[in-house]
Amino acid sequence: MFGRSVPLAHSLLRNVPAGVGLRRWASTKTLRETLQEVIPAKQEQLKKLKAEHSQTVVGEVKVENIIGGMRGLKAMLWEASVLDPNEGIRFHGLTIPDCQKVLPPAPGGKEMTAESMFWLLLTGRVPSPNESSQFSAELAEKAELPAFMEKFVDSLPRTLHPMTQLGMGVAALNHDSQFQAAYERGIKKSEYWTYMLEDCLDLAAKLPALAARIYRNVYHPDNAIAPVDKNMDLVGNYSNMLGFGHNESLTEYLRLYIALHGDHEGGNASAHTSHLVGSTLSDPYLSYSAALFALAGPLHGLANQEVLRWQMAMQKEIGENVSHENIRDYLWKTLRSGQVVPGYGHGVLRNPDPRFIALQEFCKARPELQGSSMIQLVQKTAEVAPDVLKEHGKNPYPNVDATSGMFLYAINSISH
Ligand SMILES: CC(=O)SCCNC(=O)CCNC(=O)[C@H](O)C(C)(C)COP(=O)(O)OP(=O)(O)OC[C@H]1O[C@@H](n2cnc3c(N)ncnc32)[C@H](O)[C@@H]1OP(=O)(O)O
Ligand SMILES: O=C([O-])CC(=O)C(=O)O
Repeated sequence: MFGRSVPLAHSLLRNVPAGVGLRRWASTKTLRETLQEVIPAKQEQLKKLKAEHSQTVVGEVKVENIIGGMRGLKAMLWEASVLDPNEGIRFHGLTIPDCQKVLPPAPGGKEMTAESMFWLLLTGRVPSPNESSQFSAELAEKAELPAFMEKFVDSLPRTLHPMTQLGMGVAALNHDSQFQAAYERGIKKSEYWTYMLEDCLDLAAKLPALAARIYRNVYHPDNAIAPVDKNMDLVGNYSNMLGFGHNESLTEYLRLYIALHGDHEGGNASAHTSHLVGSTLSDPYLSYSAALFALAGPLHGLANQEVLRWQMAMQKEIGENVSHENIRDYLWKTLRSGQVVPGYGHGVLRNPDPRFIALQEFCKARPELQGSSMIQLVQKTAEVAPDVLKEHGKNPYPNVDATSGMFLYAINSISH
């Protein structure tokens, strides 16, 4: 993991973005129009920060920071989210429960949509339900993959890890990068962001079709993929294209899952990578693809697959009726063999991850999921692991990956 970021503009200028936490019910602006309002003020804020504070010292560098790959240093500017070691993530000042209250859900749903979180992260403002649904409609218009992409994805071997396929697919989408084309034509620096934004929107719009196609090719190669429904939100379409139709539990879970993974401050490996690559003016497809490859490591995003493998191996060894004592023994066996316990510990967090808590609460509120032996195993493991890890001298708390992938596994078993 890398150094962490600091919301410098907030802490030094004490300027909280206007409108955070307020849902302006009547507003009907597009995302572009909202950003056109927000960006000039941000540019001014940055100018002021440079002019007034360029020489301000924000910390000291110790040898442990250097050995730790910048860990613990306040070393980058980040606006959209702040990660407090004890409290966890806030998105423009809002906790996950705050976001669940104020960010608009999809029609008929309760969970915030991925689109409304995306809007909040980009603008610092809570979209109105109207803005959010207009935004969903705009993304649905751009959601189809170009024909060359379908051919390309279908040509990849089923045995290639889906995450590798996703990174390759995202990078290949840069074939149609508006930023790259505009840069070659020659544009002013002040116009970069408009083309970058178009690429970001196009990428976000196409991710469901791309990820669903990879999933289909790897796991259900004989199934047809549902076409994009222009009246659905991003995740509604994703769930449908994955082959789960309108499975309410899965769709709502994925809405929450994707929204609460929207940002985790700037120092984690994937966010840091995308910004590093983007700083060379590589277009958003290339930057995001690089981020995916950072995320693909077992200490980062792949940990949720590792959790699944580890919990399944535990169940295979111990059987279905697992006691707390059995889990304790299995944890010690893992630790004594020199391996990490996947889903536990974190580069920054020193308390249970609020994303873990939100996903667990989602499961607990759904009786149909409580029958799953895998979901029960995750819950029981979380009751035992912290004490064992503490005794072993490790950071003992569950992170989001301790539960996120297990639910997907459980719902897949229930639905198929
Ligand atoms: C979305 C996400 O990416 S969340 C993270 C997902 N990753 C995992 O769940 C994998 C398991 N966890 C880990 O490996 C670690 O906790 C990490 C990679 C997340 C953070 O690691 P660090 O920043 O080194 O954390 P920390 O400073 O608390 O670690 C101190 C020591 O405890 C070890 N440790 C931390 N967590 C664990 C764990 N779950 N099991 C065993 N050992 C652990 C570290 O490897 C490190 O060992 P070292 O001193 O020999 O290098
Ligand atoms: O923040 C981190 O170091 C890792 C993480 O939880 C994430 O990126 O979601």
